[in-house]
Amino acid sequence: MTTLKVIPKKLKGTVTVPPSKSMAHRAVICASLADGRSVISNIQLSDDIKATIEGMRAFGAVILHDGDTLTIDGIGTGITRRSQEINCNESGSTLRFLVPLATLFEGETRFVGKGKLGQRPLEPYQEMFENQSLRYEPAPTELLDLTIEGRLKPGVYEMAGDISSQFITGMLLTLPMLDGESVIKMTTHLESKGYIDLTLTVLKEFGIEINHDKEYKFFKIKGNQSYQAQDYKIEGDYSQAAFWLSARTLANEISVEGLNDYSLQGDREIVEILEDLSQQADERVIDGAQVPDIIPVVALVAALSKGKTRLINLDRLRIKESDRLIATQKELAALGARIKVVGADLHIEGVSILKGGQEVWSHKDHRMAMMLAIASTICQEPIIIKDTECVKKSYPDFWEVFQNVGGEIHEWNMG
Ligand SMILES: O=C(O)C1=C[C@@H](OP(=O)(O)O)[C@@H](O)[C@H](O)C1
Ligand SMILES: C=C(OP(=O)(O)O)C(=O)O
Repeated sequence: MTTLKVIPKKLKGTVTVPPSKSMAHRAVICASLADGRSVISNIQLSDDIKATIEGMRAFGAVILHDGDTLTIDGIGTGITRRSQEINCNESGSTLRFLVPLATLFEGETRFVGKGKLGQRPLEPYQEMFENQSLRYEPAPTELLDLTIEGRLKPGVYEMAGDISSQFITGMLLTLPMLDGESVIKMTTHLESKGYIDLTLTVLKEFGIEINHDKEYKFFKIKGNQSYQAQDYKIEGDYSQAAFWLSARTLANEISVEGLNDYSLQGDREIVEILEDLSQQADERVIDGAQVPDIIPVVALVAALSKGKTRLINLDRLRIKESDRLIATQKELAALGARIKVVGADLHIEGVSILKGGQEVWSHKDHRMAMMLAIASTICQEPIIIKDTECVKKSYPDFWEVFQNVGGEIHEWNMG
């Protein structure tokens, strides 16, 4: 466990944002399933991306890493690989994308992981496996340990869209490889829709065709499709840019490079949200249903914006790496913000400065750790952040970049 003392400092400089984790997961998977060689550039080996790479290697892809590039010799259609174990670490995306994909292979697949991953929902898959009488065996432990076996059949899949869009992505990646047409029918409205857009664009790049209606109520997926090898450059990550863009809104002189202005990433909404928070208003409402990952840092900016802000529809924040609804409220309140949880919403009343001078906790959640680092820049007194190494999940050099733009951190011995 690493604890850092962070001295309040104004940040100044240019940050080149890391590559999009969401797009990297998808590109690595698509390239690994293709026939032939793909080169994926602008890759950063966060723990989550490492887990997906290891998973696809276990399925038989040959993946070589050199600098920020991966050369991937895909598995293609001759898929016959036998039993494997995949360590998802703490990556929900890896787990939920690779569970249905594993059914394309012979033999059993055991998924293991750490942290809260074993407690995050998987029921939609459990139900699906049970309906098709496939093996689905979770070990009786809090940590993820799930063994599955059997082949999913093409057909009609009824799926909820308000638990996690990652289940829909997992199925969109898998169903094209089955030997018949499938349909996904949504049984609820779709949340985190932007992530489905990312899946559909990356699938298209790799030659996979999916038809859907305008409202994303159903997806029609032809079977017997094959992934085409592709050279693909990962674009900058708006979810990570959100920390630096928020730092700028909080009067740090930060400029951000490496973003695609036309990106389909849902978290591009951070740009509009920050504009909204910079305007004078007595009361504003921001809906978090489509953009759960940026909410902790949005809450920070709201806590320092004049007037009242209600962040609404945050139920799914509870099932991330930590309960981000409670964690955000608790840690920001400790620093001096006026923030409370009301049902699945956060009610925030702006203050002009945070007092700091407190020990706070990342809850072992990378997005909480990074939000607290940015919070320190607006505190009157140093803060102590516990469990800071969790940034490795998505942004391994975050603390280095933080120091490069003037952040001052010291390792802290809790004694
Ligand atoms: O598909 C993806 O890449 C992701 C989907 C989102 O999850 P939900 O769909 O569960 O909200 C998001 O929170 C996660 O960090 C990445
Ligand atoms: C929730 C996240 O990722 P995942 O669901 O892939 O673990 C995240 O990166 O904030």
